[in-house]
Amino acid sequence: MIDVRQLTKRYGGTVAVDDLTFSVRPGGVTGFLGPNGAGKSTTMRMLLGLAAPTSGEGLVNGQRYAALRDPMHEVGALLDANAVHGGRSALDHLRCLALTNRIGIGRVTTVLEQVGLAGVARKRVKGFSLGMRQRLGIAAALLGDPGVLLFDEPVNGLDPDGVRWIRELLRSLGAEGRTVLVSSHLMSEMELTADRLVIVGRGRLVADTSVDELAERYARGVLVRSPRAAELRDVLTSAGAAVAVEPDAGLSVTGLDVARIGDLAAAHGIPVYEVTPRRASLEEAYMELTAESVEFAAGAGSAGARVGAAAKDSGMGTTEATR
Ligand SMILES: Nc1ncnc2c1ncn2[C@@H]1O[C@H](COP(=O)(O)OP(=O)(O)OP(=O)(O)O)[C@@H](O)[C@H]1O
Repeated sequence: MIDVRQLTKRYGGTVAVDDLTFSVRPGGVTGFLGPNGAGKSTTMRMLLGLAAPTSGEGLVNGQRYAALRDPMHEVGALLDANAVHGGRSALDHLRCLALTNRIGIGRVTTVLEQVGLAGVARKRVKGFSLGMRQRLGIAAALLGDPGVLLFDEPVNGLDPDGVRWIRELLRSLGAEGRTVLVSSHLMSEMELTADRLVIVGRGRLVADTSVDELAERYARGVLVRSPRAAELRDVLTSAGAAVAVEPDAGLSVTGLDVARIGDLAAAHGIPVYEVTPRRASLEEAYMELTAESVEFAAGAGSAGARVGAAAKDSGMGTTEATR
């Protein structure tokens, strides 16, 4: 369980995290989503005792990180895959962590196998690709078999195989009942990985929701096709719907759900070839939700330009992913 309570972090004049409150429960994957500079890494660093909050607190299993008796047994994290001594082998790196954290040495072999590095365990890390380093960082996070896991942008820079591997691993860790928080600035990635979303913009909470609720909230009516479209349009309009005729003669219906549309068509003996609820893409929902912070930031100088550019990046990412 992760509890972030009224957490604030200032760096001089910059408010990196601004009165942020949310909880992450065990089971499933929670995406921690926001444009670059939104405060995700800073929040994670505070949860891990690597940065001191200006005010508020971040708790893991009800305690501040510094108060955890055996931190690696409670929380594992991947923040920076390159933060490993290049001269050491993967095996030595993990053994060293195990020895200094009261973790049975047998776990080293287990996690090396789990992340697919058993075959290169004795190779020096400086020869590792980014993907291999990410795997090693994940092995270190899993070493103490913790119930809480934090991953900061784990798919950044990975090839499609690596991205898929991490996605599946995160989902399986969540399915085992662990608390998994994974940050990203790409909704397209979180859409495939997370069940819940905590969305932040400029350090503030923008949304704390399930993926399904978000899709529901941004539903865009129902597409209906019928060979007697004009008749059906009149029926639906009389029942209180707003109906727009699309260029291909489909009806775009809002104000009635799929069941009611089907019932009305049946009651009037009108054949229907298609009734499809339309969801806005989650990327659209995300862009809408973060638009305020981006717009607000756009006039505010260099920080704003950064946030705006990040939002644009994430849109491009989705376009690629949905093609
Ligand atoms: N050590 C620091 N000193 C000064 N400013 C910092 C420091 N760490 C973060 N910041 C600032 O705090 C804000 C939030 O940064 P943070 O890295 O937490 O965002 P993020 O959402 O993780 O972004 P990204 O996706 O780029 O990693 C940014 O404006 C950043 O420049």
